Amino acid sequence: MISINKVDQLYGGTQILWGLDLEIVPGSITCIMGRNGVGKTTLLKAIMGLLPIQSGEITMEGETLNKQSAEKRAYSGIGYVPQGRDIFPMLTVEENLRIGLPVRGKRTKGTLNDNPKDIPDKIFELFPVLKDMLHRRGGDLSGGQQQQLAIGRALVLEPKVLILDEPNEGIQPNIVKQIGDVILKLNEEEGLTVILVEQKLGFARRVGKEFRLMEKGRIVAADKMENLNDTLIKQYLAV
Ligand SMILES: Nc1ncnc2c1ncn2[C@@H]1O[C@H](COP(=O)(O)OP(=O)(O)OP(=O)(O)O)[C@@H](O)[C@H]1O
Repeated sequence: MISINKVDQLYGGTQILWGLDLEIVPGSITCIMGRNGVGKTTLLKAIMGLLPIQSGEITMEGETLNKQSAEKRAYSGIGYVPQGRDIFPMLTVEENLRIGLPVRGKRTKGTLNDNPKDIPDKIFELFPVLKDMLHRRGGDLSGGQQQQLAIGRALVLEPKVLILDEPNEGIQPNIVKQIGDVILKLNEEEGLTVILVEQKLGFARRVGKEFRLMEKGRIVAADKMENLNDTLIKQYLAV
């Protein structure tokens, strides 16, 4: 599905990712974990094309993404929910959701049952609060509601892969639970592949099927989530 081969990335003169290799299993939920500053967000941005890489290759379904813009990667079926949500605060919930529709129309070429010009009903079934708040400005929503909006906006594209960067940061527990339920539902019912940067161990264990641990810009451990043991936690996650 997504393969990352020997990727190096630098900010100015400082190297952040070091020959990073990562294989994302199709239909899995992979948690990328590691202490602050190990390069998790940088890795996601490199996959999305929001940061240039120095060397190496990123492929999706065998096709190289290296030269593709972030927009083109969205067309290829990668949905991205950045850290800090990044919704448009002055636009309404509906306008925020509509932003993805032109991409959706082009991507799906009329293969969907519903009109590609409409926001899919599925978004409101997953996040009913977005229907209730449709005409409110994004900036007036609570942090948790904004996160649901950011996920809804990424799902409008009907992505094959959904990438989420710490979706639960600063969010109240009942919404964290709902977000986890949505991720599991999309994965189990539609086979959506999910890549998740997650610091909260409990959430990672509940939702993740695979883990990849990072340290100093490299993947240092990779296994099924049930094998994330205390030794690994102590070595790579405990602060
Ligand atoms: N725009 C930037 N310019 C220069 N250095 C940066 C920039 N963004 C991040 N860095 C540095 O790159 C390193 C990796 O940052 P990154 O945000 O990828 O880590 P992270 O594992 O996601 O951390 P966190 O859990 O704190 O979000 C850090 O040392 C950070 O200071």
